[in-house]
Amino acid sequence: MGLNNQDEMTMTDTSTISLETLRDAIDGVDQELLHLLNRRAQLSLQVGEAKSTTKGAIFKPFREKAVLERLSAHNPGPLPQDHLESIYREILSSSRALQRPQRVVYLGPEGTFSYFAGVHALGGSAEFHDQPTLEDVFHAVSCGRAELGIIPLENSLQGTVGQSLDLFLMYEVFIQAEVFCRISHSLLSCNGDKGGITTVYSHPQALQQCGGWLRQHLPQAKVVPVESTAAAAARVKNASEAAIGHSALAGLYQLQVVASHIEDLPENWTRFLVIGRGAPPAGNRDKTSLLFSVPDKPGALAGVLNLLAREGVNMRKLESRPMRGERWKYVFFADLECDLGREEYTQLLQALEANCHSFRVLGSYPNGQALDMGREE
Ligand SMILES: O=C(O)C(=O)C[C@]1(C(=O)O)C=C[C@@H](O)C=C1
Repeated sequence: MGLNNQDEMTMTDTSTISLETLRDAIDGVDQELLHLLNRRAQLSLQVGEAKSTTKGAIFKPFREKAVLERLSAHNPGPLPQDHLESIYREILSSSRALQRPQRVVYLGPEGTFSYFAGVHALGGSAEFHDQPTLEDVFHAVSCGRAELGIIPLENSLQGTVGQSLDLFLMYEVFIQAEVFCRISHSLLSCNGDKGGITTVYSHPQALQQCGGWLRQHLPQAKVVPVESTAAAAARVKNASEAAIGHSALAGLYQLQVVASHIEDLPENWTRFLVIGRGAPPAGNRDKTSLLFSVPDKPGALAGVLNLLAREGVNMRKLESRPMRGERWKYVFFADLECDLGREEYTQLLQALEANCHSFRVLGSYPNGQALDMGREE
């Protein structure tokens, strides 16, 4: 029995249809998908040509968010929402790479949580290049050696990554997008066997986050802090050694997972930022991040906060950092719930600039997706 367009979606009694017929139907759908994917790729190339005349950025996170939201709203199922998102993550990744290869830098080596956050956020068609330090990531983006960079900004258990804020003060880069990743740790070894493990390597934070599990399951093991979870995996050479990190390190370093989800507190989220060289143009973005300092006088900070309050702008984060090279002076990092580049905020922007000692908009961008890096893929 053959399947035509009308009945292919309404097959209720699949028991009467042979496997061969169903596979023929899938082949037909795949053929259509192939045609449509190529049509989409062709259109994307045309968009890329239009962008090349204006030398505009290829990555348009706000447009991508709109594409995903529209599709999610119209998804009749049975395709689950997270599958749709994974498929489109790769379609959009391919689309960007077709327009122009996207060189993305992150704090390496390959297999750090920054690396996996980058792959989750930008898909597998981007070219990922590891950097030895976070400063190298900022430097590569600011001088144009890389189109985009991935940096960790804050962790729900450990707080802000102070170095990332400091580097925003030193380098002219802008936030393009954010992504929230749930961090989950696995214990990895050469043979997947817990017995015989006497040494466990990992980044100090990961070791701390898995302290309870280690005390309970490997109380005798020596715990050795190293520079990153990926460096820990690279060190494991025999059955007496193990590393703690992302479960996918197993594939990258030819290891096996001994135990997964070994963190003591499951609600462990890191907010990563995608940074680029240009400031995203004003639009309808959800958030704006700022760096500012205020004059040394009573009420200076209150004055800034009042300006925002008067305009009904909600502040989602406010953090102070010591100003490098200036003793007991501070700079503030703030997240606002608005697109400060919009015309309606012109006066507010001017008033903020006038009330601050220094003032810099780090970028306006869409609210980030929450990605569960602990989910088995
Ligand atoms: O709309 C654009 O600007 C595109 O380049 C197209 C497209 C897409 O494939 O849908 C690709 C990359 C951008 O990040 C956003 C969307």
